[in-house]
Amino acid sequence: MSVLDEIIEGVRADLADRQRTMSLDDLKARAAKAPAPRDALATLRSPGVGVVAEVKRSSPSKGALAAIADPAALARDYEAGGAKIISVLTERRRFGGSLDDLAEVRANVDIPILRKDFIVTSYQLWEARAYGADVALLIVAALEQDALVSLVERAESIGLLPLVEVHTEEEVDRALDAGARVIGVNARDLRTLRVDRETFGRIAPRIPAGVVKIAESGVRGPHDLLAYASSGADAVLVGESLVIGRDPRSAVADLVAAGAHPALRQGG
Ligand SMILES: O=P(O)(O)OC[C@@H](O)[C@@H](O)c1c[nH]c2ccccc12
Repeated sequence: MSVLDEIIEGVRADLADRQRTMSLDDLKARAAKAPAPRDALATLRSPGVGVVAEVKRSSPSKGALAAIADPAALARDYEAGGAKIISVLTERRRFGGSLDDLAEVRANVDIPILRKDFIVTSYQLWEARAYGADVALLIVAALEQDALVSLVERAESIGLLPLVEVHTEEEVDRALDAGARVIGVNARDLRTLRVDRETFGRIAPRIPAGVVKIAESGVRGPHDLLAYASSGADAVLVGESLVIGRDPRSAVADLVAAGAHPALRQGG
């Protein structure tokens, strides 16, 4: 069993518990009362190589990363540093996250929020919207193609922008086939947890212009952002290096400054 399979098994067990506590109808009622979605696609297309900054307590590869007593305060620091989007890991067992983190972050910043989790059913998309997410991660490696296609459609229909995550060229084709407008290339192989920063440069050429490209994982600082940007990244998704550092606001600001260099892409 791969790490990814193990994670998903745990995700399904937690999901079953939540489904016993809140019916789909109740969840939909909560989603109907949630504030309207923020336009994450326009944000991603705005000038400069964007920074998606992640609230991440733990990871399967490293265990505990940071205590993060106040996720909303961290998110405000990210926003003040110039992040375009905040990613909130909501998976509990391996990443230490929760939907409460998502709601708290959403209530305390003005930029779009990504629900980062292992989404396998539409119930989780309704949760994402009910707790204030504007973007939802869909991991191609975690889904059969039929499920991917229907989750992309469902996300769009309830006002969530799907961020479709890939790790191989074949997965890029599947993401495009499912209608993805935003594709994240994860440098980390979720089956082995190994990071290979060459992954983005290798497979990004397969993603057509017009589709937003996000380079995920392994960004240690401005140098890595510039390398991803020179291979065509429109944004980078950064977790660990921000949460383990002393000053997340200036760490984000340094990345944003690198991403604003006039030699790089300027929106569109
Ligand atoms: O902490 P890093 O190396 O900066 O990576 C952030 C993000 O890319 C990573 O958390 C991630 C990317 N795709 C995922 C899917 C599920 C859980 C986590 C992830």
